[in-house]
Amino acid sequence: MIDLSLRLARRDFTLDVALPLPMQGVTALFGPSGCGKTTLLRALAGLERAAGRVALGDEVWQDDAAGRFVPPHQRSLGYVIQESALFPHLDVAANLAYGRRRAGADGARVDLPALVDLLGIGALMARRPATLSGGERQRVAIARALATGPQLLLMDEPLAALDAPRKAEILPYLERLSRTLALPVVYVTHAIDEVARLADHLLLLDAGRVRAAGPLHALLARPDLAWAGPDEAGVVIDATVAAHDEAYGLSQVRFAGGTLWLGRVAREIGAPVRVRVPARDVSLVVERPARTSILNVLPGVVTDVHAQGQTATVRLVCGQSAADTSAAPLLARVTRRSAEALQLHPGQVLFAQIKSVSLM
Ligand SMILES: Nc1ncnc2c1ncn2[C@@H]1O[C@H](COP(=O)(O)OP(=O)(O)OP(=O)(O)O)[C@@H](O)[C@H]1O
Repeated sequence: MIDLSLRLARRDFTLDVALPLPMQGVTALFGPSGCGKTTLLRALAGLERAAGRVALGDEVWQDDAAGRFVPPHQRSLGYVIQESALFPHLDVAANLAYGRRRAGADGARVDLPALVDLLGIGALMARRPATLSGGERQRVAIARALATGPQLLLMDEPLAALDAPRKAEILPYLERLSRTLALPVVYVTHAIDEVARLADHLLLLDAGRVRAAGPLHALLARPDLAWAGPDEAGVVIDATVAAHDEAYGLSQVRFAGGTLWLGRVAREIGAPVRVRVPARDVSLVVERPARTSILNVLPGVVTDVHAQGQTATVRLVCGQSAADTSAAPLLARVTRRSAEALQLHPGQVLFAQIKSVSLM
């Protein structure tokens, strides 16, 4: 457990956060601009002097009550920012070697060739940073941060400076990284697609305070958290590939709530996949539609209706039957008028028509 209790007051802003963060997986720090994400990350690293306590398991980095404050360079952490600085006069190999040397004994633990392989930078070893693309540079920066053998990896919008194609190129590496390495990652981002793809846990900040925190799936399925903007609400679902339909270029995936069709995915039957269902692409019907162009229609039971302004976000659980308790949640975004016309209420049985499902 990462034990965090930090308070920092600025003129118009106060960071006040106290909660445990998990020691495994990727925790995404999410929230509107200026809510304190970078400040929290820097305070965690000791780069910003907040009051309170920071402990990584048994290792106490800050404890004001005991007069303890470990300076940032003595904390075993990697820190990757938007445009990480590499040594321009050193090639990639020498940049990595520097990271490793800096770590001393910790660095000796690191399997550098495995790291190079994981980030796909083997072919870049003799290149100078100025000759690398933005995405390649970030991959090297991540490798260098990890070459120090850190116990915690902090990433502050590592993809924000990249255009969409570069971002798409680097995301699979980050995904592999988070699945392969056994170290906790705290990842600041504005982008819901990065959250949906990479995160295991979510910490939602609002004006310096924790608005919500918990496992990704549960938090994304909360209808009251319209935090990501109305178009960004939606759940992510862990599923496995169940079938391919080559003739129509489709794949079917199975999850706790049933099955879904989506565009052909290049994965074998049985492979685990994470898919995203945006709330705006889910509509609700009271009776099972007899003839519809929508491929995915799932029965579900309403658990929550959260109206705000002219829209309502509806949480429902889908299963093969209404009594199926292992069922998975979905969010649907409908107009408030429709919510009233259909008299949506908890316990109601209906059907979700899902217009789009995308592979993460
Ligand atoms: N060095 C600083 N001096 C004074 N105020 C600062 C400083 N850095 C940030 N702030 C203020 O502290 C608050 C939190 O800023 P912070 O950068 O942590 O937010 P953020 O959530 O990371 O924002 P963004 O998503 O825009 O990067 C903001 O009100 C910001 O204006």
